[in-house]
Formats: sequence, C-alpha cells, structure tokens
Amino acid sequence: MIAIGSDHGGVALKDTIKEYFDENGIEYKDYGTQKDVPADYPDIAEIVCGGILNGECSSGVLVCGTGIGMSIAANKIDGIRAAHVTDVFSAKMAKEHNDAQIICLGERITGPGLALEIVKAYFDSKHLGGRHSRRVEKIMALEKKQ
Ligand SMILES: O=C(CO)[C@H](O)[C@H](O)[C@H](O)COP(=O)(O)O
Repeated sequence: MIAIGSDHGGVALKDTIKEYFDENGIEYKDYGTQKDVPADYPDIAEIVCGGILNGECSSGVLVCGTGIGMSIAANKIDGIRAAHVTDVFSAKMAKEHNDAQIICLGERITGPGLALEIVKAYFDSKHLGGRHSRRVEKIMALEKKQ
C-alpha cells in the first residue's frame, strides 16, 4: 500500500498521481488534503509518515508547492528518509541508493508529465543493498547521536 498526501499547494498533482495509481491497479491510501481544503504541510507529512512507520503503508508520496516543506518535515520524523526529487534519475537513486521510503514533489515546480515519470521511476526501482545499506544505516545512526 502506498501512502499519498499533499497540502493545498499539491492537491492537483496528488489527484493526477492517484489517477495513475487507479489506472494501473496500484493500491494507495490518501491522507489528504482534498481540493479546496487548505492544510499545513507538516501536519500531512506527519500522518503520512505515521502510516509508513505503523506498517500500514510501505512507501509514500508527499506533494506541496515545491516539495521542500514536505521533505523538511518528513525528515524530522525518526525512521523516515524522504527525498525531494525533481528529475527521473534522482527518483531512481532515491530508492536504489538511499532506500527512501518517501519521495516529495512540488506541484509548482514539476509538471504532471514529468511528475508521473518520476513516480514510475521511483516505484519501478529497488534498493541495491551492499555498500548502500551501510550508508543508509549510518544515516539512521545519525538520529540516535542527536
Ligand atoms: O513548503 C512549501 C514551500 O517549501 C510548500 O510549497 C507549501 O505548499 C507552500 O509554502 C504553501 O504556500 P501557500 O502560500 O500557503 O499556498
């Protein structure tokens, strides 16, 4: 199950991504917000990350105006690796190298066509393990050092 959420600045792109999921039989849970309902991105980031940490969802997509606020907020939550991506190669690397559970997109930055290519690249990729796992473990250890 994929978690998806946005603030009001990302709701149209969220709906585009949901259409893609529907067309491709990909299961998701929409954590809001909905059209015409303003929301603060840290609130949505928190509930989407919660859905991943409690095991309900395995990964997620967060959308705001730029993707920046969502990624800053999500990365404050213990156990979460969220990647702010604006291109296909970075989306692939976010999974292959960083094992990011979440990608963050910006509706005011990335058009719907490219955004869908990014989403596909991320979900079609697998974490490569090996030396990348060692580095991901070091990222997670940083949380414990604070
Ligand atoms: O967090 C952001 C910027 O880093 C997002 O783009 C938000 O969607 C944006 O700040 C919302 O702004 P608005 O003026 O309230 O629409």
